[in-house]
Amino acid sequence: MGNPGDTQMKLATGEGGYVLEDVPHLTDYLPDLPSYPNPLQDNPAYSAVKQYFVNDDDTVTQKIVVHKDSTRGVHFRRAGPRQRVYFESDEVHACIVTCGGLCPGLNTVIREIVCGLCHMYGVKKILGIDGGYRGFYSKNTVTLTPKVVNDIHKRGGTVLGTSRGGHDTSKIVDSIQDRGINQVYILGGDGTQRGAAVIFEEIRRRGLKVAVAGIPKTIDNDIPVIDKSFGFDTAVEEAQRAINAAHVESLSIENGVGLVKLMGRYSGFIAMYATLASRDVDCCLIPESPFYLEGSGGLYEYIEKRLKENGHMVIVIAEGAGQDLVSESLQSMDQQDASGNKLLQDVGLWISHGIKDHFAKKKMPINLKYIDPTYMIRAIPSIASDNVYCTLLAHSAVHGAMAGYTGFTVGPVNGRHAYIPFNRITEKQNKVVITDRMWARLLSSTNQPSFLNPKDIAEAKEEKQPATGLLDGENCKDKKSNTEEDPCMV
Ligand SMILES: Nc1ncnc2c1ncn2[C@@H]1O[C@H](COP(=O)(O)OP(=O)(O)OP(=O)(O)O)[C@@H](O)[C@H]1O
Ligand SMILES: O=P(O)(O)OC[C@H]1O[C@](O)(CO)[C@@H](O)[C@@H]1O
Ligand SMILES: [Mg+2]
Repeated sequence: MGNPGDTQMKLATGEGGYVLEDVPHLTDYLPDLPSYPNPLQDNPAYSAVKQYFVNDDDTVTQKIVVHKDSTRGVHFRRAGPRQRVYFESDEVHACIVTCGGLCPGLNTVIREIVCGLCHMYGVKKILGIDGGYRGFYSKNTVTLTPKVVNDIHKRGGTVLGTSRGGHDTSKIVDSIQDRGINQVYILGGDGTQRGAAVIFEEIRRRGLKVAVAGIPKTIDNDIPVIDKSFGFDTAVEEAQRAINAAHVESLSIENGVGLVKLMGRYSGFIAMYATLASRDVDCCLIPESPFYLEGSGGLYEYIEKRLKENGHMVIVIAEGAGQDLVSESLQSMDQQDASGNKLLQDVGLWISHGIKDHFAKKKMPINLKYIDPTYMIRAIPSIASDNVYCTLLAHSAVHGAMAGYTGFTVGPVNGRHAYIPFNRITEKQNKVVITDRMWARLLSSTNQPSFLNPKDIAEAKEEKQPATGLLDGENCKDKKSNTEEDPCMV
């Protein structure tokens, strides 16, 4: 598998420390490509829009909290329709592929790429690749038209199917070339975007007129730079149903403990936001915040205290929380899925047994109900706000590809859609920063212990990480160096 981090960045600088981290354009390696007027200018729905076309020089700033003496900093190219396009409508042969885990909204993005291409640009030839990247060389394709995709946004999952593992870059590009595809829309998480980056590199190496556009997907909301990933709000909303059930169950029995496990392999955003939204949760455990079970200040002591005070409690645990404790106690071997992602032990079951055993030994009867809605929060159709967001993502990708941009991913940066180089979203991973105000808000809403001693707090502050628009502080963890950037606090 490739290493897109090696790709050379396309940088431009300006006055006052202005930096544009630009995305490639087909004309970078095909300088004689002809351009055409954008057909949108004759489209009755769009022709009335004032200043519909984006100025080619428009850029979006990464940092919006500034000081008097701040430099202008990093910018990305603004997404949107351009005056001139580099494809004629009847020349376009597009394909769409979905990879990695499911996420609410995948079908909406597929639908809106198809409808956007067709209704805005008059494109007729669009293929769906079946079953993720490996579908390029081992499976059939489906023809996508507005009629075929008309209702798919009302369904969960992806009508195209998805997979993990299996990325043979040259076979994929051979397939693209053999089928005469010239626009490739790739929906998926960090692994998928790494794959997209190497596909783009191979296409550029072969000098093909093929635009590669990535649409970032992750239910965990751990993709950096962009404000938020699609489907996240839907997942948090659906998680409320599980938390409500846990609350009702725990309320109805003596010493009731409701335990809910939510997704979040390395980042606890779903658990944190679901907890903050619910207000019925007494303890939220996430991968970023280490905890311990026994002794003073530990989880068991807190559970006992809450039960004595209230007679019931609700705990939310992210799947990646406490993995060190689970591995230690089960002495398990590291296992990986087909894409090389670490396979986690079921922390929910493990901690349920731990809590039950602890209170049985103490002869304090408790009633624990464990709810695991893991796949229920991601296998559902997206809510209305995510549907609108998915539409904008799809349209931004279509406008970018039609305008000849390539090797880019798309997403909102401080509320404005931008074209972002692949390596900017694959080199880091967003994490909840436990020294930020959002986590403090959570601690103050649940009243749970922080499980940290002063030494841990000092270390956590040292590790403080950079921001996205979603949270108060900067929260992207640079996997390589943990480098700190300026925090921006509400
Ligand atoms: N380093 C890599 N280089 C090239 N291709 C990759 C790389 N990592 C993953 N891929 C490809 O991307 C696909 C999806 O990757 P993965 O299973 O890690 O899911 P993901 O896109 O990260 O989504 P999720 O949010 O579910 O983790 C894989 O099937 C594989 O083909
Ligand atoms: O069971 P699957 O389909 O591999 O997906 C599970 C993983 O996908 C994610 O949703 C996204 O990476 C994780 O939170 C979770 O661990
Ligand atoms: Mg991933």
